[in-house]
Formats: sequence, C-alpha cells, structure tokens
Amino acid sequence: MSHYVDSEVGRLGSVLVHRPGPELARLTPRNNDSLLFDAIPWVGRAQEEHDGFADALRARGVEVLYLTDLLTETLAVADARHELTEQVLDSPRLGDTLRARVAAHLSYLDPAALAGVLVAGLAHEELRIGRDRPGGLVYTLMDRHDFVIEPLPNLLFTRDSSLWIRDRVGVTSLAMPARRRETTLTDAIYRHHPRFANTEFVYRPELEHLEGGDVLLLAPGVLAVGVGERTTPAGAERLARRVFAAELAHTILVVPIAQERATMHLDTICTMVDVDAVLMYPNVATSLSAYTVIAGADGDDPRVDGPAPFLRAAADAMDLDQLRVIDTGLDPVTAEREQWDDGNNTLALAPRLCVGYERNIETNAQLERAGIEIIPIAGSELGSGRGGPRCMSCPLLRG
Ligand SMILES: NC(=[NH2+])NCCC[C@H](N)C(=O)O
Repeated sequence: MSHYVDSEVGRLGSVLVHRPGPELARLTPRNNDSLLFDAIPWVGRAQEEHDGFADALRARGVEVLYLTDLLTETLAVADARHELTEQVLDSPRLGDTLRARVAAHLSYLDPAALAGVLVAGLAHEELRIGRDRPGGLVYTLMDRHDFVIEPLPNLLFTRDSSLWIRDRVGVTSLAMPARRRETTLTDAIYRHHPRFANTEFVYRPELEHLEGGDVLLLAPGVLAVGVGERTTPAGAERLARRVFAAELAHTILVVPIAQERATMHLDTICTMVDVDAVLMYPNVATSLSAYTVIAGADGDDPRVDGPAPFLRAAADAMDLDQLRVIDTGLDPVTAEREQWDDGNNTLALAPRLCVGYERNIETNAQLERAGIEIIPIAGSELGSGRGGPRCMSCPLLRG
C-alpha cells in the first residue's frame, strides 16, 4: 500500500477521517471550553454532515479511511491492545484501586467496544455495574460529572494528530491537554496496523508542541509551519531537524501567527487552492511574515534567514514569480465572520477543486470568481468545534 504526500493540492487519493460519535455527546456547558468546543453540537446532525463530507470525497474517487475502523483493527493486535490499555491506566488521576477496576472493565471489551471507550471515554456512572459501586477513595470522591477516562471530541480533526511528508508519517505532539491522548491512538495505528507495516516515521511525539494544522506542504520540498497558540518555535525546529535529516524538504518557512483561538493553526488563515494560489484571510494576508530555515551543512544547526513577507518568501522558496492570493473577504466584518467559520480552511481534492463549508457564501463566491471550483458541504454542527474540511482530513496519498 503506498502512502505519499508532497503537496497541498495534488490529486487526493486517500484520506484519514473520523466520523464523530458518542464522544460529542459528552460535551456539556460545563466542559465545552476545556474540551475546545464553542457550542454543544447536535450529534446526529453532525454525523449526517460528516457523512455528506465523506460522500463528497468518495464521489471524486477519494478513498476514505475511518480512524475508528483502523483503531478497531489495530486493537486486534495483542501488543497494540496492551500498549493502549496501559497508556490509559497510566493516568495519575486513577490511583491503584480504581486503576485495577478500570483494567478489569477494559479487559472484557472486544476490540470494537474498546475502541469505543478509547475515543468516547468512560463516564463516572458507566463504571457501576448494577448497584455495585467500585469502592476506593478516588472513585468515592470523584464528582459524578468527572470522567474516569476523558473523551476525545477533537479526534474529528484528524489533520492535527498526524501528518505525512512524502512517504514518512509524523505523529505530532498536541499542545492542549484535552487533545494529548489523541496521538496515542494515531501512533498505535501507524505502528501496528498491517496497512502501515514498514512505514517509516519522520516524527514521533516529543516534548515540543507540533500540530498538523500548522504544517502546509506548499510544494515538493517546501514546507510552511505556523507557530502560535499550538506549534511552538521549538516544535517547528524539531520538525525542521527531522525533515532535513531525512532529506524530505530543502526549505521550511516558519510563520508566526497570532496566539488566539481564531487563528489557532496556520490553516485557519491560509490554505492552498492551486499549485500557485493561496486562499488567505485578508485581515492578515499582507502582514504575515516568514523566517526561512534551510538545512545546515553536514549536520550543523539549520540556518535561519528573515523575516521577509510570507508571500514573497513562499514564492521564492517555491521557485515562482509570485503566489496568487485569493482574498476571502469583501468587507472586514464579513471576512472576520467567515474566517471564524473556517472559510479559509478548504481541502483541495486537486488543483482548483476544493471542499468548503457552504455557509461561507462570500468566500466561496470569491473562489468561484478566481476559477476555483468549490464543493460545498454542510457544517453547522461540525463547525462548533472550530474546524473545517482541511482540519477534518489527514491526506495519506496525493498524486
Ligand atoms: N487544523 C485545525 N485548524 N484544527 C482545528 C482544531 C479545532 C479543535 N477544537 C482545537 O481547538 O484543537
């Protein structure tokens, strides 16, 4: 099975997604902020919207892989099951008594049910069997709204927990506590699932934060990495070292972005829609700058130049006269509204063919005017987690 990605816009062949499930039903007004959702989604409608997204991809010949299927198949491998169970039990919140009880509970689950718990977590009352309460200090003192195993509602955004650069996979290091456990799942899938046998890693989780939504493959050999709320400069440097050591790219543009929720990843303000065109949030397009990082000679530290205007630095690294910019907004207020609703977060299926949320009327009209075909999908519920089509997809193959 071949997996290979060296651009943002090459014909999409295969993609990893996660159909949201019971983990979204864990969201309440008490926990939605810490679980990184801005509203309480209607789960059934979110699933319908996600099915619409997957159908749109399949209709264009894209293979759609579901994370839950891969995880269930991975859990049939004894080592993987052991590893993932141990990681959950390792939590210092549990204490020995509760840990033993949770271990027993998990040991009875078949791979599909265990995958379900690893994704949706385990609520306080779900550990009760009939009237039998697990004893122990920790369980007794736990608030009934606390989770014994935390749910992973942001698994929906498969872009962030892994990424491919050419034929290598990278499992990232997520910054927010609510998302950290996601990479235990993607790491296990890539290491144990037969589909990925012999796959080499360019990156495995490290202390420095790095998220896939910040990494854009501008052209073969050229990466852009946003640093801001999620990816840190140290995370970008770690990735640069790994990428240069494996000779996967010659230039990495490091792009500082505002440390705010609205611009949490580089792909919330800039995505590619053609080999030489980007869709950009106008309120920042002209002010964005980039540091150019290139490999040092013979294992020396990478060399850093700049800053220079992002669009200039990108065009130079990509060997283009200039990068075409499709500016998403007409007036600043509409631009701000549509950026918040992931108007800038398009997923290219091929050059000049993208999936975008239908609600971003002005942005989509701008794209059409620029000769980019947009496949609109519904996303009123999906969008409550602040992620669009690019965030909800991790490409494994682009031709
Ligand atoms: N690549 C992206 N823009 N991902 C969006 C992730 C949204 C998610 N709720 C978070 O806060 O982490």
